[in-house]
Amino acid sequence: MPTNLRALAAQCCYQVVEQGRSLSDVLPKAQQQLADSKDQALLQEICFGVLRYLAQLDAICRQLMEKPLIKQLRPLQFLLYVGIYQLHWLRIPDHAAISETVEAARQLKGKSMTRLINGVLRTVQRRPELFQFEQQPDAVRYSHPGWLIKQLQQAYPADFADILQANQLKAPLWLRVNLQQVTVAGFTQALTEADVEWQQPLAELPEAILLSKAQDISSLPGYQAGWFAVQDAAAQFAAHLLEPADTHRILDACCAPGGKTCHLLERAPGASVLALDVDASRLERVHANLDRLQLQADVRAADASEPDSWWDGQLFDRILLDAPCSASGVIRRHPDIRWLRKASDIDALAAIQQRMLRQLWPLLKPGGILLYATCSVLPQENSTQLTQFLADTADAQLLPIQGKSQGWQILPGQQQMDGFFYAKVMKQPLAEKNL
Ligand SMILES: C[S@@+](CC[C@H](N)C(=O)[O-])C[C@H]1O[C@@H](n2cnc3c(N)ncnc32)[C@H](O)[C@@H]1O
Repeated sequence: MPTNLRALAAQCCYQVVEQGRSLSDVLPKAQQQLADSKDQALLQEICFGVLRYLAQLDAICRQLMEKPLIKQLRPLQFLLYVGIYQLHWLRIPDHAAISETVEAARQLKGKSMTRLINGVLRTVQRRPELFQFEQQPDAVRYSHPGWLIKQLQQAYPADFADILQANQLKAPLWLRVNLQQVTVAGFTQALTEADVEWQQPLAELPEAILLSKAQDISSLPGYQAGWFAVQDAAAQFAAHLLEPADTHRILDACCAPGGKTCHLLERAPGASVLALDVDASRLERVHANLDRLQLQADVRAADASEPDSWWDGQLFDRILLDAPCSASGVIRRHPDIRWLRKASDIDALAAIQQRMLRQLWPLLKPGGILLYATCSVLPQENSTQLTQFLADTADAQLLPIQGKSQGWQILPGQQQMDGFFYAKVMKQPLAEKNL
């Protein structure tokens, strides 16, 4: 791997787009090669930016080059995107952006391409009109794949452009106060004393604190003592909607990295929580979060859709099914998602989600609540799932959330939150069922 920051950025983006690897997999490895934390942050900023504006960067290159670079030189194509992104979107002096990018080409074994790269970047510098995208096809204008734009347009004819634009913005930093360790007033006072600007914008989520600026969270007051966790406000609704109590036996069927497991325990520390995830490697983070926040759960690697392999036969009062999904509601946090997902993935995910709902339903006590959650904005993963499930599950009753009777869809950017979907389903109590 190269050690030049621009070369690393080009490699990371190339690995995401051309090799289908997740940015959260490749970026930390690349960051480890940079000693300075400012460089690590800049690398992230460039990778996020290139993946956000990929279709626009590509459209510019198409105008300036006769044809894209051949397969062996593809990382250099991404280096061009890195260079153009810096020139237009970052406050790095043009001469530095260009010379660093040309130097990066040498590291990527593209010495013969340095003239071309230099030429393209200097042309971009002189032609600001290249960044006018309003008249371009939607896939370029919004920098999302066509299939996703089409699905969003069908689902949200009036709002789809707002959703696509919200996906292009940087996500804010939300914290969740751990009420087992500190009060909201105590934590926010400590933030103020540390000169950290904060807001508490959602009356229904008093422990959700929005910071005005991105921060190194490990340097915030009370990090080691477990006073808070990072969690988007949309995700913080889960532990409220599920109404956990100390007496409850709760199943968190897809728990990793443990954000909602911890929040459930913060709200009901006496509850007995079984937290499953099929990916054993992701459970390390669940344990780490529970330890830091000083909480306890029974954490196990298991396939939630196959209860025969892990269930002890005792019914649960509450089930959280935070299902694997397209993550189309959190594109602003993970700009690579739009390029990694394919239209065909949605059918496969929907089948898994439906199977999980049906397999877990018998494990719920009569009178108990199952909360179905996804960080998706696609109806196929959300309202359609519920409609199918309710159609042939006689003892399932959908409870309204925030006045919505068909599940609650939060759109990205709404009240500064991620896109999320919740449906709260109650199993009819036995007495009513027998009437
Ligand atoms: C949306 S994430 C869960 C986020 C988590 N609830 C939180 O708040 O931190 C979905 C999780 O489902 C897990 N998963 C996927 N298929 C599963 C299955 N069949 N059984 C259990 N977990 C599964 C994935 O490994 C992933 O960690």
